[in-house]
Amino acid sequence: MAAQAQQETAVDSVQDASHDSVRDREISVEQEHLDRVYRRLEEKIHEAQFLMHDAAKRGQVGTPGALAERDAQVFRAGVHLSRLNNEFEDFLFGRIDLLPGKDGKKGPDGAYTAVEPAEGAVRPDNTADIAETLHIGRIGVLDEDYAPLVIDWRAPAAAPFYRSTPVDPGRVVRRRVIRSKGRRVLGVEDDLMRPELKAFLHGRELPVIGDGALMAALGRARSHTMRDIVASIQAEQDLVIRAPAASVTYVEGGPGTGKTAVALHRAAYLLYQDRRRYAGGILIVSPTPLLVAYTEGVLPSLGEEGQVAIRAIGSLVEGAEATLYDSPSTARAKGSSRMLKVLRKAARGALELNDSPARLRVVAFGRRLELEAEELERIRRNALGGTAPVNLLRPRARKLLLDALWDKSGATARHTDPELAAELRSSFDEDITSEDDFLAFLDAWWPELTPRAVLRAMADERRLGRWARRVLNPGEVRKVARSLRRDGHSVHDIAMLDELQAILGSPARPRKKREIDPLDQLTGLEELMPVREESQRERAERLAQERVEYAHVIVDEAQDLTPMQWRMVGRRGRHATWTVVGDPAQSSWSDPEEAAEARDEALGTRPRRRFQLTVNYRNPAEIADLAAKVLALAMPGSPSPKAVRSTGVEPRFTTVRDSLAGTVRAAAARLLDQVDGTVGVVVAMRRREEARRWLAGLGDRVVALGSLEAKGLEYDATVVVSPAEIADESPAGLRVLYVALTRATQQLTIVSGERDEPDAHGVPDLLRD
Ligand SMILES: Nc1ncnc2c1ncn2[C@@H]1O[C@H](COP(=O)(O)OP(=O)(O)OP(=O)(O)O)[C@@H](O)[C@H]1O
Repeated sequence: MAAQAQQETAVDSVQDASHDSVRDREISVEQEHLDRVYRRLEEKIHEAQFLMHDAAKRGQVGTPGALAERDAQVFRAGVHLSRLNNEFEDFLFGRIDLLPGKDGKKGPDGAYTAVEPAEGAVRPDNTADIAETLHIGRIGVLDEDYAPLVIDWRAPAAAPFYRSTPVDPGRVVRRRVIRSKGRRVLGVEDDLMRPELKAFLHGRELPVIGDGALMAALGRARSHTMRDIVASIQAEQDLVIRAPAASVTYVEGGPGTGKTAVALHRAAYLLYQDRRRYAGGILIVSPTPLLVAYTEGVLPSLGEEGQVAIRAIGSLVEGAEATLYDSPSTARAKGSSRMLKVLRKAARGALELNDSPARLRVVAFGRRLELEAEELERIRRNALGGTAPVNLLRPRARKLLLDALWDKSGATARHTDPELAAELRSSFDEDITSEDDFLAFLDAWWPELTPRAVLRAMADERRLGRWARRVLNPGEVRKVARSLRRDGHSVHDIAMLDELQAILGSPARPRKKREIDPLDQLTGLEELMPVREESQRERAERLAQERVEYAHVIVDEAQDLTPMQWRMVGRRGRHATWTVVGDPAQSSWSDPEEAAEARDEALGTRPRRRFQLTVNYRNPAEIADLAAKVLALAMPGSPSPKAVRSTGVEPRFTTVRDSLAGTVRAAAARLLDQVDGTVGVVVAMRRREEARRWLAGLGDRVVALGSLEAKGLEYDATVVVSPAEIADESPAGLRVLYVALTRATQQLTIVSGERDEPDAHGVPDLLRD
């Protein structure tokens, strides 16, 4: 028996050794290719440097077309250079081995265009020859004969790398993911798209290494920043990423289906596909600054910097930043479309608040003229008629004042000749408007209002009560007014500020210069320097400040936008195409129907293309199954996405022993021991400060989060503290709990609190069948 075991071990190790040598050989094959790519890039860089020198020597000689072409070459070579100098971890990451194509034609990037294999590509004995091998990378590189050495992942020829599946393989026989760092290939992982086939490349059977790239990527430890998924985008995701940008692309999918990842890759794809069109900028709206920080490295890793502004919903208004939270009931009042009516009233009402003089006294044509309070009131009401922006009505109000004074002056009757009368009137107006007293009166009586001033005015409960009569109930008025007395703003205040800006309007001021697309202004490699020196964040900041509207708007976690927030985001994309990604089951907004109405208004009548993502790449089945129980309570009948892997590790249930703090700390410490990456501790919003203290000293792999802050984030392991407390915190509490339960990629511990009713195994009532 022992001898047989020994023999088997020996056979295994021989197989392992031979497997290892195949692996090594395959790695060296890819290494050779990568070396060739780098040699070619170095040549291009030398060429670029030569071109630059030459161009400088010759000055502006040549036809405009030739000069433009030279500049474009220099620019592209420079882009390659600066990207390569950035040392992408895996510049070259993929390869596909293809059967001959049906039509045998090559596309503009040198790759065959046909998706389907040619007749007879597979012989009756299920053998075939590989006709073509394509390497896929973050940017495209051609050899000296213009044959592709690397194809840009966004090029049409790269699509089969993502689209091919064993069910619908097209021409792809083997898909390989290549792992490299700098100039060294570290490993390869293969997926066979046609496992039934014996395929030959240069007369040798195609070897297959590893268990597939997706599983390798999913199993990796998580850090505090998101990674791109460019090497393992799945077919259903690729359809969304490459969907034509006409009108609205609408994507729904459960937790972990890759919505955020897909949205970010789509931004990179759109820029690649039509850079000029998107020179108008792409705005990505994210629910929290935490999610912005988590995702903002993805686009630079895909070779895209600038042009894309990733902003939290609380940072969309220049000069204001959301730092405070509102209670669920206050948030409901502030975010609802009812608030629009209140703001319209407040903007007009705020005009009366200044200490404007009760009467206007001026001297014109040597006579004293006066308008009394009542007349002034009537004029103001008159001027405010309609819905035009309040700040833009000042000239109208001024004109009405002058009309009233003119009537009082009795000068109307003096001249019947219309020309003379007009002349007289104009000198009358001039007389008055040059008077300092009149100007001072106008400033006090019709000041230029700022959104902040109106919001401050709304902090007075009695006043707000007047403006919100029959719109908000007295309880809501009290809460909203009280919340506006705090120092700072909440996300809901930011949307109110933006709405007020639209209601008030800005009097015309000189415009800032438009953003310039570097491709429009090529003069040589020097042009790249300013582009490169500005970081993604700085550029995004600048774009956000300069831009009011964008060419494409991507809304992440769209289910969470309130009606007022939809209005704010809608104003930034009035002429844009849109990508909207979300999951109704994760909505923390109490009235999803009202929000859907506002969303439809923001998106207008543009046609929509809908996509559904169905596979959960984040949670193992053990965690997804537990979360599905809450989904069934939160949204009965709603399908939960299918988990793509299972770890065999069931969620753990713990009840409080000595103290909640001690129990949570112990659970977090235990998980820190068990996983290599991050641990998130999710608590009800009101506990987030104390939870930070519970974890003090455990290191920076662990973070405490309020339930609403956990949106979109993920950790290797999570501790969810008191499901009932999270669920009871707001009308959308069960959906918020569903979000909390779906953040972990490996392990989940549930700690029951006072409000939970755990059974003998510690499973709280909300998580039982
Ligand atoms: N094709 C893929 N290859 C590798 N990893 C993937 C793939 N698709 C998604 N993932 C990973 O799955 C995780 C979840 O992705 P993402 O955060 O985009 O999902 P989501 O749908 O936005 O989730 P949620 O709705 O919970 O915020 C991420 O770690 C992402 O990198």
